[in-house]
Amino acid sequence: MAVIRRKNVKKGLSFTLMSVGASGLGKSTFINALCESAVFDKKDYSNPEQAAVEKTVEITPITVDLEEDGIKLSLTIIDTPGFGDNINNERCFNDILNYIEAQYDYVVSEESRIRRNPKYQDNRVHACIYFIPPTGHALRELDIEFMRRLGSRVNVIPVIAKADSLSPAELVDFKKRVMEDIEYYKIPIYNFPYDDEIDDDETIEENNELRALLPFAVVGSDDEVIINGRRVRCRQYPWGVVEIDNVKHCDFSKLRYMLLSSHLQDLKEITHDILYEQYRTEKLSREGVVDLDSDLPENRLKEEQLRREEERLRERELKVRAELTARQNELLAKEEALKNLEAKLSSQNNINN
Ligand SMILES: Nc1nc2c(ncn2[C@@H]2O[C@H](COP(=O)(O)OP(=O)(O)OP(=O)(O)O)[C@@H](O)[C@H]2O)c(=O)[nH]1
Repeated sequence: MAVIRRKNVKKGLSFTLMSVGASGLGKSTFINALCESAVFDKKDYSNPEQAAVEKTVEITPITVDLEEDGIKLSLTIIDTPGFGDNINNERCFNDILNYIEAQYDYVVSEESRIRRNPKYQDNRVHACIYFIPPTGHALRELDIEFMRRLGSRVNVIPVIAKADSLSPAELVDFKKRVMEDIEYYKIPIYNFPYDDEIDDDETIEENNELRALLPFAVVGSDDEVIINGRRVRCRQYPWGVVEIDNVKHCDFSKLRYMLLSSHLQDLKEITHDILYEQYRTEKLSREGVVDLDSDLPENRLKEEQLRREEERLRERELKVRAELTARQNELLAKEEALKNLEAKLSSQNNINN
């Protein structure tokens, strides 16, 4: 994970976040809590007809200026239409994917221009919060399909929506089952990657801690109350209050911090270095463009040969090490047997004398 670079601090940072999930799961409420302001108006669900009309129906980017730890951040939020009400969600899914790919297309075409457009703006989506309904069972087919297809284009961060609907024990079980499904169906999510050899211990520990929280359990609210003189965003129930920033109540504050501060740069780098590069390669090869440097068949062959040679050497090393250990153990056993024999002989000599 990269630390926010100094040179970017003065200029301020930009980050683009998308929220995806079924209708009514609290996506707009989550965004309002993330930005600590009413980015999206509170919808009126009291009238069923009105509720149907007021749903988010199109992909709408909104930019909000924030300040995190003294650093200016221009956060673009992309709220997507809630799905799940439709019998066929294919169109809604294609709209979301087309939006993500259109931003990549724009960068591909800008990179190939001789004269750069001074007004060029990079609108690539750096992270996508995927809202999982709090069913308490396992992932639904729809969630598996959506996350799997989105994951090859964007950093997908799965969250359990409306986590206050589950008891602590149910939440632990549900998180476990969701992660089992993610692993089983090989869903490519952002799982806080690190490199043992490059990253320091602190980064590795932090990433492991965040990985253990996946999928993040979030609670959202537009309401604030004063608790012990502090203004707190929370959900109030007859039996108590769920504070959305309280780590004992949900993972919202940890998710917010990683998104807007600690992992912001890493998410941007993965978007540019891996996801965009992959898209660009696929697009250019579809269009019949050949990369003269790295994509030549003989280069790929050499790389493959080197990889196999390395693997062969690694296997050989492991084998030699295993043989050495076995011989050492044999030697130790023989020494032990010799010692026992000597002890026996000397005690027999003592008796004879
Ligand atoms: N219990 C509970 N309710 C929530 C939570 N977050 C939001 N809600 C409520 O759920 C309802 C829907 O929230 P929205 O934020 O409008 O949901 P949405 O996903 O943006 O909905 P669409 O625009 O239809 O896609 C509102 O009444 C919210 O107050 C939560 O964490 N827990």
